[in-house]
Amino acid sequence: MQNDIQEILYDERQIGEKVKELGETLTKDFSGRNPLVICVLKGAFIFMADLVKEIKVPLEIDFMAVSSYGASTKSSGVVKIIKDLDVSVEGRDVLIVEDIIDSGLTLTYLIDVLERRNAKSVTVVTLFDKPARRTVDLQADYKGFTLPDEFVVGYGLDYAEKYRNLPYIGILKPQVYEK
Ligand SMILES: O=P(O)(O)OC[C@H]1O[C@H](OP(=O)(O)OP(=O)(O)O)[C@H](O)[C@@H]1O
Ligand code: HPA
Ligand SMILES: [Mg+2]
Repeated sequence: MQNDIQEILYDERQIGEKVKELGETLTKDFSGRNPLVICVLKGAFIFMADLVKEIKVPLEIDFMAVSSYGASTKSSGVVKIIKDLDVSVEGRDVLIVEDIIDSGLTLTYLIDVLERRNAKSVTVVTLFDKPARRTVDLQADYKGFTLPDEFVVGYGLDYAEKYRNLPYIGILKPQVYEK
């Protein structure tokens, strides 16, 4: 698995420090509120688990699974809801937890869905951002690291469902997908 990685961009320690920092900021900004924290599965599962431990306000969590990449390094352009939320977002301060914003299509779609369901507010935190790939005008409210225009894996992110369990984020060797 490690042999398929061209370069490690951020290691476990660097990610851990960033997650802590984001948690501290969110703790301040959400004080006095009771956010519904939504994990965008599958990619955000590790970030979500680490981040909520650092947000020291009462909160609730829920999960939504969406997919648009499948076994490709490019978005299909069609965002599918695989699993919907269990609870209503009506009147709630929602915090969406994403692993990466690439084209921006997934989040544009999700924000629209949650606003149409009458969330009181929708805030986005992403650990990784790849602004060079954006096809729609979208920015996260909070972000961890800005990445170069490369396909990355690890810390929850996959290629064809593999590499999610790597503890770091790294560039996948193009030979792996250019077959
Ligand atoms: O900004 P975008 O171009 O839409 O890309 C970002 C989205 O793509 C990935 O999900 P994917 O569809 O691969 O599903 P997964 O989380 O199950 O891997 C990633 O986890 C984000 O949710
Ligand atoms: N890696 C893994 N999944 C992704 C990426 C990426 O670079 N961009 C969007 N989904
Ligand atoms: Mg994926």
